[in-house]
Amino acid sequence: MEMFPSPLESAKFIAGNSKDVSVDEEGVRRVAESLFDKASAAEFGLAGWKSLHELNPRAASEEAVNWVFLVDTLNFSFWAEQEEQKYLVKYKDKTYSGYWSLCAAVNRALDDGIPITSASYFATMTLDQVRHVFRSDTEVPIPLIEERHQVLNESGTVLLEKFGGSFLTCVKMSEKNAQKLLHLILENFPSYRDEAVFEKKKVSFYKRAQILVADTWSVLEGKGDGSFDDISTLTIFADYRIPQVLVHLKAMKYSEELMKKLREGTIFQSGDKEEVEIRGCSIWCCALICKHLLELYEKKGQDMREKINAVLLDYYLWDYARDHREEMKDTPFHRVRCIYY
Ligand SMILES: Nc1nc2c(c(CN[C@H]3C=C[C@H](O)[C@@H]3O)cn2[C@@H]2O[C@H](COP(=O)(O)O)[C@@H](O)[C@H]2O)c(=O)[nH]1
Repeated sequence: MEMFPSPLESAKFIAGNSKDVSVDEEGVRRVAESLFDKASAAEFGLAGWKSLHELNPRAASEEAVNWVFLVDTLNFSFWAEQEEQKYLVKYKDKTYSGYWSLCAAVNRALDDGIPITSASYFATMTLDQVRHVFRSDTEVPIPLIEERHQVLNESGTVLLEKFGGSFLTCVKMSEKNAQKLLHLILENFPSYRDEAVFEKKKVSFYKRAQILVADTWSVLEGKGDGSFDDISTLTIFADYRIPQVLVHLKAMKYSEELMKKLREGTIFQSGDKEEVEIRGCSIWCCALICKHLLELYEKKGQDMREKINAVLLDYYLWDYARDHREEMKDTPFHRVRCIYY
């Protein structure tokens, strides 16, 4: 078995053998066409990571890179059992939910003088300190607090022992190659090994490892240590929002049986066949959307390979899902409690 299977090859294999989830070629084409004009707009580009999101760091410094590492180490499982009772964090007179509540809690801690992005701090944080930093402004605590404590201590210890306490050291070791950085992350940080077995084959998604590479590229604005020449080899990040938006946009379809389970709020386990099919088909579906988009531009004589890749498509679709919550409420997302996404 391959040490670290490729998420793209895994996705192709899963999509080719999936029973309850299918990629809709016509739907893929329609989504690509609908994105055609947007893809050349400014907010589709790398700059949107900072210009569209006030909680993301403004700087491209070592401190900003370590902010990204901390956040992506904890970038999982924000969904609430009941939509009306969820973890929320107030920061600078705004209330944040989901992924943004994590960022708000981190920025709140930094403002309070807690060095939460320093490996020397989070390597030895106690559970009570983690509870304090990520305290909720509702009755509902952040999900998986014990697991967050464990991955913080583990990742901080590795960062101290192998990379001098700074993720920028790891980035420099990748020599501006995204795949090399991805493999450094997988080799050294166990909590990022987001894998499964499907039809007796080891498959991977590496959602947090790939988004860590992507967010590092973004916070460094694609320059200097972050000028990855192979950023387009990353796939989208198979979380629980991208599948939801792909089904909503009719680029992906669920069987009646699976849709029924999702509507009932079934909680799946990491590695369940349905979960693997949903995540694998999402990655494959977005690879096809990217391919169609590039072909549409090519027909117009435009080479958009610098402007269109799975990372930027992912960011766009994820932000779309965030901005169209109401319209998407009848399309269920799959529920798994895990540290991978
Ligand atoms: N595929 C994908 N999944 C992403 C992100 C992000 C945050 N990235 C943003 C930050 C800067 C960039 O500009 C991005 O806009 C979080 N997640 C995942 O979503 C879920 C949370 O969702 P909700 O409950 O609605 O907040 C959870 O699994 C979390 O891990 C992304 O970008 N892509």
